[in-house]
Amino acid sequence: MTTAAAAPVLELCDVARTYPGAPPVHALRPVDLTVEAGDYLAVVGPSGSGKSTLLNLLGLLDRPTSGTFRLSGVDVAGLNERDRAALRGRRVGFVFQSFHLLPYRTATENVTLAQLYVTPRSRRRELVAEQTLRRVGLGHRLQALPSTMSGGERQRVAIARALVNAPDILLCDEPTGNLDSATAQAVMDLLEELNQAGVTIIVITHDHAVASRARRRVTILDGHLSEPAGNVPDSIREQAC
Ligand SMILES: Nc1ncnc2c1ncn2[C@@H]1O[C@H](COP(=O)(O)OP(=O)(O)OP(=O)(O)O)[C@@H](O)[C@H]1O
Repeated sequence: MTTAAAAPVLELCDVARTYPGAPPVHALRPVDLTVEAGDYLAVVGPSGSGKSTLLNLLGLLDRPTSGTFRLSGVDVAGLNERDRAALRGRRVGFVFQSFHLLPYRTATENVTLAQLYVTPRSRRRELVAEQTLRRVGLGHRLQALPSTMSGGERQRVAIARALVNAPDILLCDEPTGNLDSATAQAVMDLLEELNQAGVTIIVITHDHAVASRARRRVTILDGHLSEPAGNVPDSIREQAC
């Protein structure tokens, strides 16, 4: 999918999220973050540090309390729920720790269902689903049900489902959390390969081994996001928020 001319994929300027209550919870302190096309970024932090809060904002599942968030050049604050859902469906692919596959649907059907609102012709949907499953190494399991697949295969189906609409960004939430270490390595290899082919990836994790595979790493602690200065690409450092 093409993005607005050379706009970063994600731009957060002073974005914060506070949950109301007595006292309120400052889950995400004002943060600036720019992610460009082709980046591979890990957000690493312990339990309760604000990772899910950030993920929900990045994936348009929640709204910031303050600040500006642009996805592919679009300021999302002005969008209604329907437009946000449409933007999310086309621009963001989600990969979760527990796969979230439909158990009574084949691998191909699980991927096809993600295309319903994006690709109108059903034959086309199936072809693209199969092509995407081959891309993640599952050409031999197209008709398999999730219950007959290994954890690593299930996560590959989930990755294919996330990729099938050619999103601008792949948002991965603890993608190896349910996998043994060898399978986790293989899934991380796949993410790396996809990134080398141009897919923009954000991985949110508490696991430093997973984070170490990314080219850029930011740390989140008590809602504060920080990135070593030398880690930020020059092109991003030059852009003022
Ligand atoms: N809906 C909510 N209302 C109030 N407080 C919340 C809400 N959701 C999260 N929090 C609080 O915000 C802070 C950050 O939570 P968040 O779920 O983002 O952390 P996390 O890093 O994803 O944790 P984990 O790794 O355990 O999932 C925590 O103090 C949490 O208790």
